[in-house]
Amino acid sequence: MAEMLLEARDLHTYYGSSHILHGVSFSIRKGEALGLMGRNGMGKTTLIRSMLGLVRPRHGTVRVNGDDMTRAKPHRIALAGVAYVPEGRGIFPNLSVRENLVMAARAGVDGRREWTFERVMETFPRLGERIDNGGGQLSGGEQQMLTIGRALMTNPDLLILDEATEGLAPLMVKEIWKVIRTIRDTGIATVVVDKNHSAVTALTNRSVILVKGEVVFDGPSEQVRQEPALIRKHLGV
Ligand SMILES: Nc1ncnc2c1ncn2[C@@H]1O[C@H](COP(=O)(O)OP(=O)(O)OP(=O)(O)O)[C@@H](O)[C@H]1O
Repeated sequence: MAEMLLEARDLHTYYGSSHILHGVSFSIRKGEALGLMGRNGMGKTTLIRSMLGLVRPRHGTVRVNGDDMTRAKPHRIALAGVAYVPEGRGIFPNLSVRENLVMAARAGVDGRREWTFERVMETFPRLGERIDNGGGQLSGGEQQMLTIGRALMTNPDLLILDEATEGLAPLMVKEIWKVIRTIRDTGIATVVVDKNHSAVTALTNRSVILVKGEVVFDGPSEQVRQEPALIRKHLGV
């Protein structure tokens, strides 16, 4: 049996009376790299938030490593090995880069400690140069690196990145993609949400496309690359 890390079935999520997710099922296996795509407002962030306990789906189930987490609090899901890099980042601006990283450190679910402070420093030499600066003094790109570094310090099995390159300078965007590739290659399963479809499909094995809160495609990223009509129809502006 393939090892399912995260599995959501038939999620229906509302904000007030707005019905946002209309029966979304989503799964990711150990070590898989998955692109989650869709135009603005199609429900990508809502799907992620529904799976991480940040918003409660009205219907449906969420399992992490086979355990029912449908009503679990976000910290329980994090402790089960799921790290989240939200849109807009999440660092402590008043703490130094070092403090931001060290306070996030913990062993993975099976006791793994592959991602140490030293390894994060090797992966993000730029953060090393700013180690004693306050988080709030960093550029947008450096803050994004720090957010990803913090997520790695928890030694996750799954890393979810929501618009990690949004609003960053081109050089920084390139660096972030490089880092995501490195992370993928270490075997951490990754879910990547990004508007750059060719970068997403080049990096991932599987793609899921959402349109108006429904999954309209779930298949090989290779297929999305080879069928521009798919992109035009579901992702074109
Ligand atoms: N807190 C909220 N309250 C009410 N409506 C919301 C809230 N957050 C999102 N929405 C609405 O839910 C729908 C889905 O939003 P969501 O952020 O999940 O989309 P998305 O696919 O992630 O898009 P984007 O790329 O713009 O972030 C949108 O119509 C949005 O306006």
